[in-house]
Amino acid sequence: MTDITRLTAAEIADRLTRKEISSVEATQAHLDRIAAVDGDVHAFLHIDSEGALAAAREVDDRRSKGEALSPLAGVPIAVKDVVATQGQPTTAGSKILEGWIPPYDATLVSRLRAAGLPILGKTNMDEFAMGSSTEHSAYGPSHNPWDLERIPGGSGGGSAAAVAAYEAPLAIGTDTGGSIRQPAAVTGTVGAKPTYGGVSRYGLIALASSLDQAGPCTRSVLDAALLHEVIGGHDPMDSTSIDAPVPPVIAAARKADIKGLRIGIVKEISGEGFQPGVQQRFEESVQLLVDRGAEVVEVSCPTFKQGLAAYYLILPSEASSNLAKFDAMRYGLRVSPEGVDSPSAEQVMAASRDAGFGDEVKRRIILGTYALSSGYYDAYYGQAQKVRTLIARDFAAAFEKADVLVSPTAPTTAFKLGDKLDDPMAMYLNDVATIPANLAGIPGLSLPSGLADEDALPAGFQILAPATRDDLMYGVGAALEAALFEKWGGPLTPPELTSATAEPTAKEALR
Ligand SMILES: NC(=O)C[C@H](N)C(=O)O
Repeated sequence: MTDITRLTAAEIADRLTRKEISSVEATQAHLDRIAAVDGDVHAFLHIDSEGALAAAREVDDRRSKGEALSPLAGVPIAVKDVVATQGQPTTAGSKILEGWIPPYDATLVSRLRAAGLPILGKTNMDEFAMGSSTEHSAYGPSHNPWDLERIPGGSGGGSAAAVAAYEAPLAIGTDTGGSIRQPAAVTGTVGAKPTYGGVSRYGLIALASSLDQAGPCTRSVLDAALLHEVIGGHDPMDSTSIDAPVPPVIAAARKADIKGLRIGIVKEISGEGFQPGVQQRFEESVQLLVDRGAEVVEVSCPTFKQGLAAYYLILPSEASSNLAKFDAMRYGLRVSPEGVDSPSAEQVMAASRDAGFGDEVKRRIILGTYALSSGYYDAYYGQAQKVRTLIARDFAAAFEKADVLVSPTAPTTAFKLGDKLDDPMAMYLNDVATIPANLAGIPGLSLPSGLADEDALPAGFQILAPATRDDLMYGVGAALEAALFEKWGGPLTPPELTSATAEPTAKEALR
């Protein structure tokens, strides 16, 4: 008997359509896997066995009645805990939202439910999506299935780890500066950030509204395209949502045609500063694309060098404003200041925010309020916005010379838990190659390029495409994946998680 958890979402969907397995079986198999390994991986913050199985029963029922179903109907999925799920806890990895049960679903969650994807639970993340390792989660870090002593990336490390550990065939992530792509890179999985506005942000707990974008975390490029199609498309509830059909991502992934396509290597985000093994796998992957008929050009985007600095002014500015709503008055944690008899509202707010936010969140709120304060606004925030425009111009010029741009996704493979925790700059540098796409609003995809020689850990390959041409990145990604699978004789597989020592720490969701 095949182990259902080892199949891709497309393979599970196929077997469901042919009625070889039921959604209840597929869902139960993944719940069993979570029970067996999540004590070690800690990918989940909440598990909803009952809700997932109920959704699975419903879709099996509809299938048995011969109803027309969505292509992924019955395939279970995990959702990052920054996305609102009605009746299920949603904490964004923060203590300040502990116990909050949203009264509504995010649009993308409604779409998952309508398409019949059972939701297994909510995945761990850095608090409010600030970080590159999940170590800033208020509920403890997730662990990389390739080596449990290493980080699974962040902020969506839980989603990536769940997919890499076969706890879920699909997961939802969000990417503000790399939080889908960098975790994908370090866990040997696939992650796609759609064009800004391609997937509705309604119901995402906002980090930086002009940068946030939700997208798929999977183990194959085709699976990512299939999920993209389910969650993408216009939503009147999000004023920045693109009012146009979803680009033909599935067709592009199936065709995987790159003959004559111009692939641009961005000088500023490869080579120097990248781990040699990561760089080497990147270069070999480019060669594979050339062997399959693509052309390579080198492009230069000089302002990318200022990308990280601009991001760390724009993001904190927006975050400080978005996070102002966590004031202990409407929802979440409320703490009374110690030793004050009848505290004012302001004193309660201050005490609650002090107790409810972690250090990284506080750091960014302080940075953001400073950058926006009168007298400094033009010098910092205004200047960063100008850099953002220049980055968009660099991209526009590069896309004149190349159809897609490529780079390693992250500078290194997974580092050890604790290694960068006390050094914010070192943590921020993980996103040096992914941030420019968020600043310009263009789509990006990461897929595994192999294991680095130094440590035998996964390295990521990033593909960037012009806005609304998400199909191009899926086409190139699928072509490279096919070439790599041919070379390796199949996908990369992490070592077996045999110990299963700990019970899952995630609580069954309160119902
Ligand atoms: N949400 C993201 O994309 C996070 C990015 N790693 C940051 O710390 O801002």
